[in-house]
Amino acid sequence: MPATAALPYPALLSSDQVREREQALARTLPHYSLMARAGAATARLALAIAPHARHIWVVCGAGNNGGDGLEAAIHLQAAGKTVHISLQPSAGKALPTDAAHALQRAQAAGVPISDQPPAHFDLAIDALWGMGLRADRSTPAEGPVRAWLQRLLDTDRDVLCIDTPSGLLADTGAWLPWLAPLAPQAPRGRRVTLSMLALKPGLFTLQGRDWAGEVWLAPLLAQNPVWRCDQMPAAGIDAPSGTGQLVTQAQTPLPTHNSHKGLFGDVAVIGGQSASHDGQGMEGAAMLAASAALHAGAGRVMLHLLGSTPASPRPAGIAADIMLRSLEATRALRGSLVCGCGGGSLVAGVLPQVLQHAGSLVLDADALNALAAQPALQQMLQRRAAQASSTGPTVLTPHPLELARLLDSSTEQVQRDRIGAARQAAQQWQCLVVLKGSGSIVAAPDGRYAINHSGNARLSIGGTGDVLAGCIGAHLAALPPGSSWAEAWQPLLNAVWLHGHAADTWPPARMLTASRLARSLQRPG
Ligand SMILES: NC(=O)C1=CN([C@@H]2O[C@H](COP(=O)(O)OP(=O)(O)OC[C@H]3O[C@@H](n4cnc5c(N)ncnc54)[C@H](O)[C@@H]3O)[C@@H](O)[C@H]2O)[C@@H](O)CC1
Ligand SMILES: Nc1ncnc2c1ncn2[C@@H]1O[C@H](COP(=O)(O)OP(=O)(O)O)[C@@H](O)[C@H]1O
Repeated sequence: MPATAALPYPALLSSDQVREREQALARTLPHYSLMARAGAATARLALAIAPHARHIWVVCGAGNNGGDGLEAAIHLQAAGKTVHISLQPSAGKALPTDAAHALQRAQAAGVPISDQPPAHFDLAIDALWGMGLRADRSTPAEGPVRAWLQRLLDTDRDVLCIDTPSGLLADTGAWLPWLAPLAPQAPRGRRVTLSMLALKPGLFTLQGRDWAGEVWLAPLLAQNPVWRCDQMPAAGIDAPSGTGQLVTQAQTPLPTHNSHKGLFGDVAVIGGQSASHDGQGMEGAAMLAASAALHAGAGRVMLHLLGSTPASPRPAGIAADIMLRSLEATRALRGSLVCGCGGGSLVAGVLPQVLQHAGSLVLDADALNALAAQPALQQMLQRRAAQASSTGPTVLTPHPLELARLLDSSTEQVQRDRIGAARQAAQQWQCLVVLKGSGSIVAAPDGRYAINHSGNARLSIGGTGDVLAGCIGAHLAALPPGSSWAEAWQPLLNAVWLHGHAADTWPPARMLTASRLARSLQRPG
């Protein structure tokens, strides 16, 4: 396996894939090289992120993650820091060979090792458990290890995690079950994680975003560079097939000068059940999606409010650029269709037609709930996928509860393995799936997946999902009729990333609302 190869994006490797990579690399290198590089890279990053830290607490486990910590401790002491190691007892088992070697080196260098953590530290290095953490061996830690873990979770000091925050599962971003209740909602201090060899998906979704904090990669190459995950060079590490992708930017071609509105495609939004139907007006959701489509670059935007008639008054607040249209008129459109935002109970009635005739299709909110409730609609969705060359790609945009309904599962189960759940749905329905939340997962029918790196908790308010649906509609609108899901993949990633990016670049003093978010979206390119 070559040490480097051009990669258009930062790859995400499962723990099994990382282990294969480690073994392949280790076979080509002298003994102890990888741990020596891991420890040196950790020490270098520690000095860079906390240059003024004087007292450093290094918490080491009884595996190779601990070995990396021991090696880092040696470098930090040599750099003039006061270093204090706490080492997990190995419960009668021998340490792995490299970790045992690291321990000998630390002892020879005279780095103090004790069960008692220091009374004070400026920086902690979390080297307790990394990728070797097994979810199926979930017995609560006891004694000093439990106390160290709790201190790492509660501290307001900087924490540099080697490979993963201890207790966080590298493949899912979930805590070990017994640890979950002990972890505060969010860390009190700054967290930085240095991922070894490759980026792991669990650092970027569910609990990963908060607890891994700023993620860096040490690919453990000869020059031993470290890269921040959103600033990786184009030539990164080689990636086996079936790897995930971290989306850290949009990849959009520049629009040609000789453009016209027809090039950008049309978006029709169907949803927003009117209050006259059952007293519950939900027009706002569809209006948000339409506004997002408009601002994200659709050539023209049409809106059909469910339950409305040509005689219905135009609801206040709909931008003049948006055309109110009958359901039939939306059928004539060449572009994409966004269906379900605020769709209420009426959306189920229009779905058969929509599934049959729409080109690129985005199904959100009540459209997903209707699908989950009606097997006949699910069969139509499957038929649509089989005939995609005469229609177009379908994108489902569930939040965890909507996906749980679709999979006949529970929110907890979906969240326990967000990537697995999104991939399962993509495969089952032969659709593209965007599982929303902290670290949205985008999955395709062939098993590929991506995690979006943009976005933040300011998006956790009503209506931002409607904005996302409209934004995706705009990005898919220019696809030719009959496009495959593979052709929709990159425009979809762009839409998801730009939606989050709008929140990341939001002026701090200005309240983010869904309607403002929709208006802040920009045409790609
Ligand atoms: N695998 C790699 O790619 C490389 C590994 N390195 C380091 O080695 C680490 C992997 O090393 P290991 O495979 O030895 O694993 P770890 O050191 O991550 O974990 C092994 C330790 O965790 C304990 N453990 C596992 N599951 C547990 C659970 N549920 N509750 C409590 N204790 C549990 C084990 O008993 C063992 O003591 C990586 O995270 C990285 O830091 C680096 O040295 C360089 C290359
Ligand atoms: N903590 C977070 N970090 C990143 N994105 C988030 C976070 N919370 C919510 N979002 C995003 O905000 C949007 C919310 O969508 P959704 O739950 O459907 O809301 P609504 O139905 O009210 O529009 C999604 O795009 C989701 O990914």
